[in-house]
Amino acid sequence: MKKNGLFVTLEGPDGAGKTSVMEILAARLKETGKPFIQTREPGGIRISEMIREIILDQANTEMDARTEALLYAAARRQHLVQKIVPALQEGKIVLCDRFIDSSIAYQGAGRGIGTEEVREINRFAIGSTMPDLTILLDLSAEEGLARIARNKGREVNRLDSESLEFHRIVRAEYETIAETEPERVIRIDASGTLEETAEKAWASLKSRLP
Ligand SMILES: Nc1ncnc2c1ncn2[C@@H]1O[C@H](COP(=O)(O)OP(=O)(O)O)[C@@H](O)[C@H]1O
Ligand SMILES: Cc1cn([C@H]2C[C@H](O)[C@@H](COP(=O)(O)OP(=O)(O)O)O2)c(=O)[nH]c1=O
Repeated sequence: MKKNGLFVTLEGPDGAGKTSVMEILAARLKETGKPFIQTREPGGIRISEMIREIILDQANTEMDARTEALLYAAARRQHLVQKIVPALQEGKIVLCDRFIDSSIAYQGAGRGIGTEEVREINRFAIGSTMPDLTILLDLSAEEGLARIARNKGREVNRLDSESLEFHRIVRAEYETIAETEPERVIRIDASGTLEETAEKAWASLKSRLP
């Protein structure tokens, strides 16, 4: 599939600051006048937002780990086909909060399904459309969960409620991904202020802009 745009994803543990950094990156991009869209996973479009409701609902305690992985992959497929690919074909920059690496880290490692198996089902879902740049906001599981706890207004979902150990495994897998794919994945220390983190994220995005 031919694409002209730039596909950028933000990754990292819960509470690392992805949503906050994304807003700052979007404001900076707006100043450049380059066309871009902002989106998120799971969700981004109607069908995928419906799947999101099912996955993250605190009431769905009986959900099997592979069912969860397949639902994330299904939501990703629809989002990709309906929103990401058309934007890339129009030459736009796509800023996406989470993508395939979240599934590798949370379902593959965190849930213990196995990273290769989760990669397989995601290959089926996304084909060859991998991000051009992934900004990994690196933060300890403890600090990420503490930030979420401090933010009382934020809804706590089924994955936020997982144990500290689960979130430690997720973070470690993100580190492995960053080490394995240094060209695509830029790791940023997210333990400083939001402004500091956003500045580093902007520097890596700016260097890749068309
Ligand atoms: N660098 C930072 N230092 C302290 N708190 C932060 C920082 N970045 C974000 N926050 C706060 O932490 C919480 C989680 O941030 P958010 O952007 O929603 O993270 P994510 O999307 O990665 O879960 C929010 O309350 C946000 O205001
Ligand atoms: C996209 C994706 C998200 N997730 C999880 C991570 C988050 O806990 C949750 C998404 O909820 P969200 O509210 O978007 O979390 P955050 O603000 O921390 O990004 O879904 C997976 O487990 N696998 C995936 O493939």
